[in-house]
Amino acid sequence: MGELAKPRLYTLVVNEGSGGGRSGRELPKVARGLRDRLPTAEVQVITSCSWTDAEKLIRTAALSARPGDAVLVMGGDGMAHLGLNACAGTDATLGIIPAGTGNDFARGVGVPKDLPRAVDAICVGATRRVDLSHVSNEAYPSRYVGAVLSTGYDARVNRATNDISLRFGSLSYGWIALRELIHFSPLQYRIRIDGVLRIQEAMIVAVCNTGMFGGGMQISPQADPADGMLDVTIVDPVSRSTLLRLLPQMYSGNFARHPAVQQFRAREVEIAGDGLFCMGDGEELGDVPVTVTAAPGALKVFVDAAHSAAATVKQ
Ligand SMILES: Nc1ncnc2c1ncn2[C@@H]1O[C@H](COP(=O)(O)OP(=O)(O)OP(=O)(O)O)[C@@H](O)[C@H]1O
Repeated sequence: MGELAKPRLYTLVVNEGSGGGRSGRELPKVARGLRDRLPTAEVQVITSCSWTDAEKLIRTAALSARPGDAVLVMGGDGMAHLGLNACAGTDATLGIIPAGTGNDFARGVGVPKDLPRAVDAICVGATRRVDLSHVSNEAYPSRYVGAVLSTGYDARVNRATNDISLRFGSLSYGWIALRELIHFSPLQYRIRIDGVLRIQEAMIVAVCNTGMFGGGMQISPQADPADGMLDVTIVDPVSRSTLLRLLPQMYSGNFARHPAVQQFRAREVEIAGDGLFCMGDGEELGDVPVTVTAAPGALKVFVDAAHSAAATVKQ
């Protein structure tokens, strides 16, 4: 007698602390939804106890995935970052249950914001291939970023927000942005965009695959995660008060119209400069020099079927 075909395996790795504990609170409903809607599949739910643990669990699931299996992460951009790094170049399709505070990558590729709808998208099986940014520096010789790699004022605010939220939890991004601005002056950059060298001072240099960071701030309103290209946003030196006025305009995308904001599309970007460091998908990724290369179609991800004509429904 032939071996019975194994059921599809959906491995869900959860950071229960994401989104200020929302992830843990919503987990029972999400797990029940997946099991009810995928009766012929095996749904495994694993709770991670740390970043390192989550990375190991997600990577193991992705490496052992057979075609048709899925690796699901429940949390914010940090968990999505681990998921996309584990799934890129494997047989696993990534599913994101966006239960974090930011969820910028999920939003940028077309994962529904609403948790029951995100579960629904996974169960329906609508998938899409999206690009990633391949990042290489001394700390991370080979890493993918799904949303935005930032290196300037934005990176400093991001790092400070991560540090402080660990201790106090509720201090707002706006307060930290103001505090960082008081001491901030333009940074000296050497940027090579598809081979063309620019030596300049800048407030912000961000390399984007999807267009948002910081929980919905549109650093690159035009970015398309399926165009095979990177989008680079440079904010030239401006006064502190101008930068302060520009920041809220990122929520509408209007900031990109300011004359100090330059945007480029490229396949490869190299960034160097004294004292600069990288934040990717909200996580600290070491110092520059860094090379960022477009990785077209590197990831298969579950999305809202209605979101994109590029989505294909298979089940
Ligand atoms: N069990 C855990 N699994 C994974 N990460 C954890 C865990 N406990 C704490 N962390 C920390 O949580 C952060 C990742 O959280 P995640 O991105 O999932 O949610 P968030 O921070 O609420 O949302 P966002 O990143 O979208 O703002 C990491 O910085 C990591 O160090």
